[in-house]
Amino acid sequence: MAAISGKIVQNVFLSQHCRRNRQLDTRYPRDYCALSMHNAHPKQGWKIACAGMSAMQLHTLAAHQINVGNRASVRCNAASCPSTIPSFEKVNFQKLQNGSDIRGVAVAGVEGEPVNLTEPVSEAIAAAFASWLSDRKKSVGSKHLSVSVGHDSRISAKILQDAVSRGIAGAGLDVVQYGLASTPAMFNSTLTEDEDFLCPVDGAIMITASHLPYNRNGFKFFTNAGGLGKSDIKDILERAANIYEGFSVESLKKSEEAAAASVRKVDYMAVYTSDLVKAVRLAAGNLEKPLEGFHIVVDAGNGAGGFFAGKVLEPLGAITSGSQFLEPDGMFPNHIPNPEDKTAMKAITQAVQETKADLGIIFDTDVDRSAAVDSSGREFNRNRLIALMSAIVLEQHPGTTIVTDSVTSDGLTAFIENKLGGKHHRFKRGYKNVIDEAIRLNSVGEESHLAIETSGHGALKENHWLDDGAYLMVKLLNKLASARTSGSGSGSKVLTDLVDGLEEPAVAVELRLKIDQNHADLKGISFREYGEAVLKHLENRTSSDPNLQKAPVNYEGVRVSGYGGWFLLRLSLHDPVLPLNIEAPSEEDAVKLGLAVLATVNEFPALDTSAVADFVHRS
Ligand SMILES: O=P(O)(O)OC[C@H]1O[C@H](O)[C@H](O)[C@@H](O)[C@@H]1O
Repeated sequence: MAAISGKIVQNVFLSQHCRRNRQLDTRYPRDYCALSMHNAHPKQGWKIACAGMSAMQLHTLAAHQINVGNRASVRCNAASCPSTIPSFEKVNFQKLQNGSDIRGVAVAGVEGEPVNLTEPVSEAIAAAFASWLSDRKKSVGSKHLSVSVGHDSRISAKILQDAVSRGIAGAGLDVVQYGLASTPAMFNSTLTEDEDFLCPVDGAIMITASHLPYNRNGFKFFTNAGGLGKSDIKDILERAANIYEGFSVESLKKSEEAAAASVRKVDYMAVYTSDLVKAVRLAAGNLEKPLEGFHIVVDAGNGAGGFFAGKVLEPLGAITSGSQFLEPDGMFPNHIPNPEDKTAMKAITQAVQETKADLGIIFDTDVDRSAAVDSSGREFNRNRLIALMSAIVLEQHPGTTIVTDSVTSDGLTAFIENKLGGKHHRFKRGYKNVIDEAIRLNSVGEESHLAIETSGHGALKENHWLDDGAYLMVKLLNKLASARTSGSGSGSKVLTDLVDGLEEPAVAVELRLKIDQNHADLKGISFREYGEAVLKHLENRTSSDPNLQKAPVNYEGVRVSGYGGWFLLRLSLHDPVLPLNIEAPSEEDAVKLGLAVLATVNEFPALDTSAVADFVHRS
């Protein structure tokens, strides 16, 4: 395709979005224009998302300017500016698959990360989802289908929202835009029965790249049966590639017109948040303000979760002063919105301690993950959050099976099985994997009510297996409220007491070993096959070491016990990486486990083993 200089497109982009945001966007603290100035700061080296824009987009942008009467001019100051309509750049759609999500680079400016989630690519993907959905719903009846579209706080959100809306409308489906939303709310919109809010919708798209850096973005898709799986995403990307091939100026113009005629906007987050409020009130015996007097601080990390303070906690009577980073800001200037991240957890812990709050709550960017902090500053994330949620769920459902990801600790198993009387089913990494496994267990007669990951993803049977960080926190709030009502406790100590007896290792680390995909040692095989070979070799090696015992039941990678602790080496779900988790009662024991792994992985030259080497030598 004829490349267009980023400079020209930048002119168009900036002129459009500075104007557009001034007119329409009141929800963001800074508009794109301000962001572009902000980000032009040399420290960040940020450039606007234009490098990936094709000349076709420039054409449509220019056309759009004429339509809306924008006076800003489109200057053609590059020798390569085409006079004819060019074709689109070739795109490898399958590369955008990230397990059961789609993820890509939407903003240019980061070295080595070219934009691959452009507007036309997004439009094609949305049209492909519409086609996939129409095929699925054919058997159900002839009702006109509708799709809800929401997004997190990323700087590319609005542009992609519009592209996605064009894709859906162009395919003949109705589009309902929610604006800033959470991922679980999007799924919920396929279940809500409320005509005033145009619900239930037949499908939902969340525009998010979760906790990834500001330049990324992506899509998650839902129907009332839950989130789409890997094979559905593969199917959608195949359809998208074909749709993209067939794009023409006329078809793009048509979809733009269809979107202009059919897009509707509703404040669905009002419905979702009032459902959360109702859930806490109900659990507290229909008390209007069951959290009256509790001081709870929220850290939304400038993602989409800021609503939780004003729209959930305050109506329930809680004081939320000292809450932080509630305003959406897609540059994430304070910390990464990720409850697994140490800096993020430090920030919420500090806020709890400084304000002497009863509880702290933190979310990831799109609110499908969460963690908490008690009044003493003790973190409820990773294994401790799972222990806490297990205690709450097992009180309601004695003996039930708790499904978790593969990197959970031995201490957690002992806690769930010996202290709580439940069953711990340690499965694979990946929120979709644990949820699907819990659903499968129920279908074969093994009762399970909770599927949860150390990452902070968690879903309950009572909540339609909806992967919802906010709902996990609602369960904690219910516990706080009911303990006070019953007189069994009046602060977050009631939560702290629930995890009493959970054994925690002195050392717990995750080291990530990269596979160099271009290394000659791969000899033409994929990084996955190479990773599998490493794992096989490690398994053989450890089986002949009398100090190490292979885990009797294991669903992912190589998990081995020894020296009072354990390690797990597995393939990352998405990246050319082998994550290594080690937990041990002392540094010395952790180093012994690290050395056992290092001896094997060092035999694979394409593997970057420096993280393990550093760990064993530093400790
Ligand atoms: O396999 P990894 O690279 O550690 O990534 C695993 C993680 O990937 C994504 O972030 C998923 O949303 C998580 O559910 C999963 O735990």
